Amino acid sequence: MALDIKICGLKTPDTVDAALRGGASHIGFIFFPKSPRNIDPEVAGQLRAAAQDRAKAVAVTVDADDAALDAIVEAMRPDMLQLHGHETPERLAAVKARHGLPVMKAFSIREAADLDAIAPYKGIADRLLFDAKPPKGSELPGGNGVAFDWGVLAALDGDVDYMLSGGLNAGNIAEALSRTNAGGIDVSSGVERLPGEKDVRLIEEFFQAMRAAATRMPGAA
Ligand SMILES: O=C(O)c1ccccc1NCC(=O)[C@H](O)[C@H](O)COP(=O)(O)O
Repeated sequence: MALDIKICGLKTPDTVDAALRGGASHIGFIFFPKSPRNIDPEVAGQLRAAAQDRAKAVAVTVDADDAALDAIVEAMRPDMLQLHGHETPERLAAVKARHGLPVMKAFSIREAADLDAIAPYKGIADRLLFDAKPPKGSELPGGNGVAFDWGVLAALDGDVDYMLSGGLNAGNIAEALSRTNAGGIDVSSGVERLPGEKDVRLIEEFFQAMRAAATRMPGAA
């Protein structure tokens, strides 16, 4: 199965283009005012429209209410919603029913016990995303550029499909892929020159590192 690659927190046409050229399967847009990656839904709509169908557009929200989600969906027309707060399984089901879109649920992971949180979402979440817990004092539930101990994922059942995120970059992606069974990976800070400022060269270097890592993976031609 081909690995999904999500470049998250995009804000500009040149960095969306770099993500698409590199081969991103997903492009993510952040709707969280405290984030340096926060974007206006109309602008995200223009960027996603320019990307056409070359990648799935993901709207990332944090405990958003119906009115906020309605406005984002209306303006941006995402292919998927990523819920990155404390949304319950019931809330996920309600969001899916209201918008008719697949939903990815993010989970903060530090230790194997944190994986217990995923069970109630089985059959409801269309995809799981495993991220690091925010460092002390951070106001962001994601996009903190910190990794967690990937070894804890060994406790997962083999059939759990997930996206791996948290502190990934060109320097550690090979190790991340070799130590996990991630079906997808998600990167944000690792392709930024400053918080919230994606860098075309860093995006290109990330994809180069991905390709190099993929050729070293078992089963690669
Ligand atoms: O990126 C943000 O600013 C953000 C803010 C609020 C909720 C979620 C956020 N990001 C979600 C993502 O999917 C990030 O790509 C993920 O957390 C990985 O980020 P990083 O560790 O910076 O690569």
